[in-house]
Amino acid sequence: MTLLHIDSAHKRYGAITALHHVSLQLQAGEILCLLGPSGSGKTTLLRLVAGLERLDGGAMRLGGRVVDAAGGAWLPPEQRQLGMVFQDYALWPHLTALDNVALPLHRLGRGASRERARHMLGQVGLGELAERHPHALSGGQQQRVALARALVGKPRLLLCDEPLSNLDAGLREELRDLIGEVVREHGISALYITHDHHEALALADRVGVMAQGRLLQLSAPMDLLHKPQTAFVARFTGAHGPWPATLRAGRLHAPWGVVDAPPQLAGQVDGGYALYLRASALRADDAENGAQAYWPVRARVLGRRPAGERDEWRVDLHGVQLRLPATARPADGMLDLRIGAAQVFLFPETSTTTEDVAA
Ligand SMILES: Nc1ncnc2c1ncn2[C@@H]1O[C@H](COP(=O)(O)OP(=O)(O)OP(=O)(O)O)[C@@H](O)[C@H]1O
Repeated sequence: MTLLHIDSAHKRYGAITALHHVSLQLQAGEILCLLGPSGSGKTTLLRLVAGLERLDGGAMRLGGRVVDAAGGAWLPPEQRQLGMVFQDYALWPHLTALDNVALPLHRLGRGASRERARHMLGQVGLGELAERHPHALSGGQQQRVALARALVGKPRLLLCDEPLSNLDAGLREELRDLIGEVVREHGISALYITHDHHEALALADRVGVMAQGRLLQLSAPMDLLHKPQTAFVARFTGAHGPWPATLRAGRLHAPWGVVDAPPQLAGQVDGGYALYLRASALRADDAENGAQAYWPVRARVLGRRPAGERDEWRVDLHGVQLRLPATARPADGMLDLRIGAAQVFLFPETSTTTEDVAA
């Protein structure tokens, strides 16, 4: 069942077009992440769904009801049954955690609202700290209070605007998982904005990649990783490149050699392309590669850098720098690797950055 139906949403701020006819549908119970660089229009789309802005073109329906149609119907935010979590927590400083969470339920009366709020705080792991004021809570704890407050009124849709970006790395993962668990447990849908592809891929049922006010691709996380439709999407979700490549008569020519064109390139016409790959397509030379076609390559080691539990090599592979887990040992400053041909992507030669966005 479709909960949110966005049909050709268009939004301008003076001369700037923040959203170019974006359409998407969010299913009931689904977590949909909008991923994109700064200025790509993510917040604008969220604010439109929230009712904090109005459409200049297109329409939005929530639960089958039109909530915004350019120049027509409009439902104010408080009637949309939404919960919201922002980057800056937005808690009332003079209220305890419990009273912050109970506030949206004031109509139930003090006893009932506080009882529900206490239960919700327990669900986000803050039962013990209910009587504390925000200034006596850490950033992560404050965001848990904000999450409890957003969910306590049983919204049909939770809107999250980069809720983790003020938190440390470890805490981000912990809270990301908590948000996923609590949202799914309550059967709520969520529209979640981030510019961190790891966060989006870990949390979402589907991820929409945005750039320059356009929705470039909306896919399940695995499809986004393995079937990026544009070079921009590949790069923004962590692929490396571009390397020049040519397809000719069933053979793929890359800077490091020639192989039979792998199956995922079937149907692509002969010509010049930009080649991209993920670090997972690169294996140390002695690693098991199965039966797939591969290229042996040599990468020049530029340095080693600490990366949490495991160090990484910084390497140059035919003019592109990338980082690899420091498992293999270099010899004479070179790492012997294999590139799995089944895992490379080809895009039209010109689409190296965001030029493909406007296509
Ligand atoms: N109130 C406003 N007035 C004028 N321009 C705006 C306004 N809000 C957003 N914009 C512009 O609209 C475009 C999209 O902005 P938006 O905040 O939606 O992007 P974003 O992807 O959420 O970026 P970020 O990740 O930095 O928050 C940008 O060019 C921005 O400068």
